[in-house]
Amino acid sequence: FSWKTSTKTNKKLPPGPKGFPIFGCLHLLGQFPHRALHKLAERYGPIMHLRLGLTPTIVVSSPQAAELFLKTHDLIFASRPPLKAAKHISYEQKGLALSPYGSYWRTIRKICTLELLSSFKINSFQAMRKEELDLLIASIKEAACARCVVDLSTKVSAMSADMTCRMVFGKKYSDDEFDERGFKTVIQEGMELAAKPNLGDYIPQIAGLDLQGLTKRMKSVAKVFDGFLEKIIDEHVQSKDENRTKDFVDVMLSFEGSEETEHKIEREHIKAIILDMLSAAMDTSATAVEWALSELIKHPKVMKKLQKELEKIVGLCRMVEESDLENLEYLDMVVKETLRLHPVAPLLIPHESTEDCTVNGFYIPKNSRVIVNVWAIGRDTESWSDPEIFFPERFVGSSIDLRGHDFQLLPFGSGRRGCPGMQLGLTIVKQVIAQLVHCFDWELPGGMLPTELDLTEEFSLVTPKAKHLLAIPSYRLNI
Ligand code: HEM
Repeated sequence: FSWKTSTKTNKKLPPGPKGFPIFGCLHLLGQFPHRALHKLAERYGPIMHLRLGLTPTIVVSSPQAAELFLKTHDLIFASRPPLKAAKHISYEQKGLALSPYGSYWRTIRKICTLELLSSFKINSFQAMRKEELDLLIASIKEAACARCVVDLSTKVSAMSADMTCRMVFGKKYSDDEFDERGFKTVIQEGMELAAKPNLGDYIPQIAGLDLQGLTKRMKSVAKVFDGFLEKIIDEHVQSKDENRTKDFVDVMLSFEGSEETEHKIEREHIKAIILDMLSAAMDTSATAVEWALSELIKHPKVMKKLQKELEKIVGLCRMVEESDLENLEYLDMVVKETLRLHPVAPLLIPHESTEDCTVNGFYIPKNSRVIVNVWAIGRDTESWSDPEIFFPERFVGSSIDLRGHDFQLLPFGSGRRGCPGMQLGLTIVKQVIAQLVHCFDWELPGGMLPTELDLTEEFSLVTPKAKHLLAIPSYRLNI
């Protein structure tokens, strides 16, 4: 194994805990790997080496180190490991997010960036986003009239699922059209299976035994997805309506069998990419909104200040429009601060090195897994004062933004593998937060004080609040 070779030839690996034979440091990850790795990095440093099973793993935990891996040596670290989830759920790594670096990935990344996630395409769905958000606001308005408690986590997540389905498939699907378990449940099960540490990924020699039963479950979920995607693609192929806005399935189908791309795009590739778009868009935006609202409810002064900004820019006689977003500076700060403290993907998606290299004097063997702990980076004491405090004003007069150029704030990653859906994600997140805060005042149920709101998280591919956010709305507009 490469870690053995490196000790033999005296190449200096980054420091890190030693771990047990075979299992390495898997036992150290615990329930919250981003927190456990943050603690370890405080001891071993911002570039740390540990073995997870038999896999050499590098953990990156400071802005300077992140810049080395995601900018200076980006090309070497732009691949993805061959995870079992990518094999079983993502059609043998044919999706964008989990495919290894190479010409296939470059081909589909270009298609996705230019054809699915361009500003033009995003704008073409603006009216649809408004319809879905209006439906959410109307249902919360009813709850406000009745002074009912609203499960904001569930409502925002359902709205995000509907928006995503309409953008990707062209229509919403009711739960029972998908599987008896329901649409969201099956998608979530897929995400959960992809996020669960799979022993077979770390100790490939025992993968066939499927000791945790994950492969069996992944195959079963993949079968449900496949049946559903086949049905949708067939519906699109048969559809005669030429005038509707082209959804993601239509766009991808226009590439099927085409000789124009470097790689021929077949049905399997289309299904993998569509599934990726669905899972990448659905829970990310909803989780970011859930965290922002939780922090706003926990910090009533910040909430008031944001409402004041909205009153000034939008006024109380109309709802927020997407075109208002560029004028809402404090909202921008609230979103940055939320994603600093609660990055939706705290460890990004794992990267993998494609050749041996030296970073900062440390030897990094080929095929190392690279984990960038953006959760820890958002708490880096050299970059952020009082990092645990939610304080959007820290961004006043600061040029730090979220787009991956400022390595102390990387909720969308950076470099070749950075999130291609950032513009869409930020538009949805900002618009939904703005509308919910502009239209309603929020109060916690059962006389709970804002300081008592529990912000414990649940670790998965995206990391939401462990307990749903429940709150009582009261309507505040004059329309
Ligand atoms: C608030 C919303 C979002 C957040 C916080 C977010 C965050 C991220 C992060 C952290 C990564 C991994 C970067 C890395 O591994 O270095 C990623 C990758 C990705 N995101 Fe997003 N994302 C969001 C919304 C979206 C949306 C709306 C889409 C598309 C519809 C999308 C599509 C993707 C894809 C396809 C990748 C994989 C890119 C690749 O491997 O080449 N994301 N995102």
